[in-house]
Amino acid sequence: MLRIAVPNKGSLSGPAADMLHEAGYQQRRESKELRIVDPVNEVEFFYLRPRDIAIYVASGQLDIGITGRDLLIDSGADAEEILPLGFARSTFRFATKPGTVGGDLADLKGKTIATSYEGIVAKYLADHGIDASVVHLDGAVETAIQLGVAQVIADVVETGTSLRNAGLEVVGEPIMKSEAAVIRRTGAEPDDPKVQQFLRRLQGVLVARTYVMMDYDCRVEQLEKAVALTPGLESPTVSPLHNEGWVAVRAMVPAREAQRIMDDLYDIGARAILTTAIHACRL
Ligand SMILES: Nc1ncnc2c1ncn2[C@@H]1O[C@H](COP(=O)(O)OP(=O)(O)OP(=O)(O)O)[C@@H](O)[C@H]1O
Ligand SMILES: O=P(O)(O)OC[C@H]1O[C@H](OP(=O)(O)OP(=O)(O)O)[C@H](O)[C@@H]1O
Ligand SMILES: [Mg+2]
Repeated sequence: MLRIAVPNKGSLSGPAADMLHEAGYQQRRESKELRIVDPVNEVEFFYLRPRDIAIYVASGQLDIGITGRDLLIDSGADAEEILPLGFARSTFRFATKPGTVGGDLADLKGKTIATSYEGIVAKYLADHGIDASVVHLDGAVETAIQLGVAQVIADVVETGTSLRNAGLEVVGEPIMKSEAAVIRRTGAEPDDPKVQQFLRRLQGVLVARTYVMMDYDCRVEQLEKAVALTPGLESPTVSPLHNEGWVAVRAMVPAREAQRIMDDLYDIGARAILTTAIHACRL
């Protein structure tokens, strides 16, 4: 049975459970459940604190886990990312009150930096030869500056609303970009068929979320131009129509570009252009 760590709380837990559900896995019915077994798919899910997941996976007791890239790196655990999942996207940045430091990261020298991600910050400072002190706080670190606990913070930034509300501005370039990812122990058996099947299912969800199926009819003379607009993942399916001189074309296209592609196809004479959602797939 495959043993998988899933976030039990916070920004990662809802989207992770949704993705697993879409991939056909049973998920817990109520938030107090810490472990469930999905007997049909032969998977055991452990609902753990996102911050602890890399540590469990690195210990070898659990085969894989879903956590944030920033949490994985912060933990320093012996685990590696094997599939980025596209949700909980954020950047990790330094921020402070305007005027506290110049735009240069060297100005952090001698400052006190509050963060919940001590591992990332300490490594960054060491790598850049900056001598500063780090104060660990559990969360809501934006307030640390107002209350005088630190002059600088290092925290997760998504929309920037929390920083703006606290009257803070970012300093320097992002320390890192993060998103949710599947992780496994460094050096774990790379071809474990159960893990490979799990990854294929999640990849199927990612593709179903980002692509749509497009169908249209066009004249044979327009086919080459039309196919250039809809190359598909490998090659589009082209079928003859009963009316001579016309063909039907079917190809996957990126959902974000679907409307533009439909306009372009129409302009070159394609008609009966339809898009339909993909519910699941294996590529
Ligand atoms: N506002 C946000 N937007 C996108 N990702 C976020 C946001 N806040 C946290 N994350 C991501 O969520 C993960 C942290 O999850 P964690 O559950 O520890 O904290 P949280 O989501 O802030 O929840 P809480 O602080 O309520 O416990 C990290 O990977 C982080 O990058
Ligand atoms: O840029 P934004 O869109 O505002 O998002 C970033 C904020 O979201 C998270 O906070 P959360 O609400 O999880 O509280 P926390 O600080 O206690 O973790 C994170 O720690 C930032 O504070
Ligand atoms: Mg938080």
